[in-house]
Amino acid sequence: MSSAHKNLSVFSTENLPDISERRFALIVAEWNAEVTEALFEGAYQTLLTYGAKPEHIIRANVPGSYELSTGAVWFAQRDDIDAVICLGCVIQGETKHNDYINHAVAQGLTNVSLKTNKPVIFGVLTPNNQEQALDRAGGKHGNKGDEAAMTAIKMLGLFQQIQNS
Ligand SMILES: Nc1c(NC[C@H](O)[C@H](O)[C@H](O)CO)[nH]c(=O)[nH]c1=O
Ligand SMILES: CC(=O)[C@@H](O)COP(=O)(O)O
Repeated sequence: MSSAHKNLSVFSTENLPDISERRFALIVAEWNAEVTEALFEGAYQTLLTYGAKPEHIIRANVPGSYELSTGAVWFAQRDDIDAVICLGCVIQGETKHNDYINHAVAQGLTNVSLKTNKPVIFGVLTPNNQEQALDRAGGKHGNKGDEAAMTAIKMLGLFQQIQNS
């Protein structure tokens, strides 16, 4: 289902875990900063809205989305980080460069999550143009940052549920 038919900022909030003592790393790609800053604001505010403490949220920048995987593993292997949320925007250019970045980041973040046994969230927009990006960074289709933060919260809840079962 495309974002045009499922708003990125609309999700169920039932049975969420207590995240008041959970610690989050928010890694933000500097490319397309107008978009990634909006993603960060969405993710940050969503974490606060659902119970995270500001002092438990660390933000770090990386040059581009390709570097998100490296930044993610540096944080995810820390004992004082429970989840990593990676935010970027890779806009289609004239060449296939965006395809290589997108596939590398998607696979890289999956690998980091499996290696560290922690939620590592793919909050990366892969639009065809700037308009599609802005539509998903607080525009008509919601905010991918909201979705990424809520995904991290729900994955922490699932992990806790499994550990306690
Ligand atoms: N074109 C975009 C990039 N390109 C930069 C790469 O992510 C990377 O930093 C570079 O190839 C050096 O390793 N990054 C984005 O996040 N968004 C783009 O649209
Ligand atoms: C995703 C990119 O790196 C892209 O913006 C680069 O543009 P181009 O493919 O025109 O070189």
